[in-house]
Amino acid sequence: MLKHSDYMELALNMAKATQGQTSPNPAVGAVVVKDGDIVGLGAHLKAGEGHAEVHAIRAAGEKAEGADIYVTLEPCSHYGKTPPCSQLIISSGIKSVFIASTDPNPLVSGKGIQQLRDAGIQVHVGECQSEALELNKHFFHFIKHKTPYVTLKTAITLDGKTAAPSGDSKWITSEESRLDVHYDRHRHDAILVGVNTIIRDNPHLTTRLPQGGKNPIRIIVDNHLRTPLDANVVTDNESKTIIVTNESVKEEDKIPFMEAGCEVISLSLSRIDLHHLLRELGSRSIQSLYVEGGSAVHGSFLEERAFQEFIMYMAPKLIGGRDAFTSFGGSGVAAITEGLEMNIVSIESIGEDIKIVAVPKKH
Ligand SMILES: Nc1c(/N=C/[C@H](O)[C@H](O)[C@H](O)COP(=O)(O)O)[nH]c(=O)[nH]c1=O
Repeated sequence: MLKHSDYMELALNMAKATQGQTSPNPAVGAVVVKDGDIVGLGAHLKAGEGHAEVHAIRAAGEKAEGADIYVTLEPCSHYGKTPPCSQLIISSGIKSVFIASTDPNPLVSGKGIQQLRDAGIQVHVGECQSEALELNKHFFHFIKHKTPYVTLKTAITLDGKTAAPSGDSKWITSEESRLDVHYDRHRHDAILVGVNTIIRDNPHLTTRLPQGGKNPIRIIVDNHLRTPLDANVVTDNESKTIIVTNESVKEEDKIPFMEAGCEVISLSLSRIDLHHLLRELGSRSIQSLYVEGGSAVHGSFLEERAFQEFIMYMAPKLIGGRDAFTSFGGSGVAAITEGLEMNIVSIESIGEDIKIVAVPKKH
């Protein structure tokens, strides 16, 4: 017989394993327990397919009668692509439900719980809640703001440079760190870089993990359409590429990119308005955006305070260079007191590097 938290951890681990493949739905796991035995397991595997509870209760069969179910997100109560899970739980004879996090959608939040309680089922909310909220932070943010959760990522040397003055940056961080980056590419719906990164690095911006992984949609911020036509992101057909320009770009100049399969959107007259861009991406159900720089782009996201998380990989190298690139460009603040206060939420070592994750302080 395990503790309640052990069963919820198991459900959370199944949900963690599906991160990146369920968007635009959240990652959800469910475990059915009867008299101390695990009799059913399930996770939501793909948008439009069965929810975690459906898989777990189907696996339990008759044993669901009088059992407990542990689920990482409040069971749905509305008829979506599948019948509501709250009804399925009621008809299966389950006697108590443990829920880690309630549904963030104000239209449905609490309704599933109420239906279960009205049917005489015991409902316990909050088991491993913080882990469940962290797991679906992209989804929760998107439901609330209708714009993507933005993660800025940089890779720097011990003396704070992202590239040598020559522009060379291969490689600053270790294989292990760069592999870690690809897990995050898989978990984000879209990836964004500025055109200078395209010109300098000619990246693919694809997810290259040993076991595969989902390629994010590639967003290139390129005011004056300077992306080379032979760039990998234009020619490799590995993933959708959207080039964001300002409205001064002539329509005929967009045609070769559109013929190559790219989408070119013009969002504003001068510098790209990031909040406008994020609303545009949100309208395309892009729930999470991974921004790999460069410094001008990071500088804009910082100035606009338009991000939720900052990941820094620091490598044990010193390269010097007054003119070497750093993580954040832009005009910067005049006084330190105007700087953005952050909370460091984790520090870990990866290979020979360290990885620091920080989030803006909530005031
Ligand atoms: N130079 C480094 C990075 N450089 C990141 C660049 O912005 C660009 O994404 C790279 O060229 C990756 O290309 P591709 O998309 O994998 O083909 N990022 C890192 O994490 N470490 C480094 O050392």
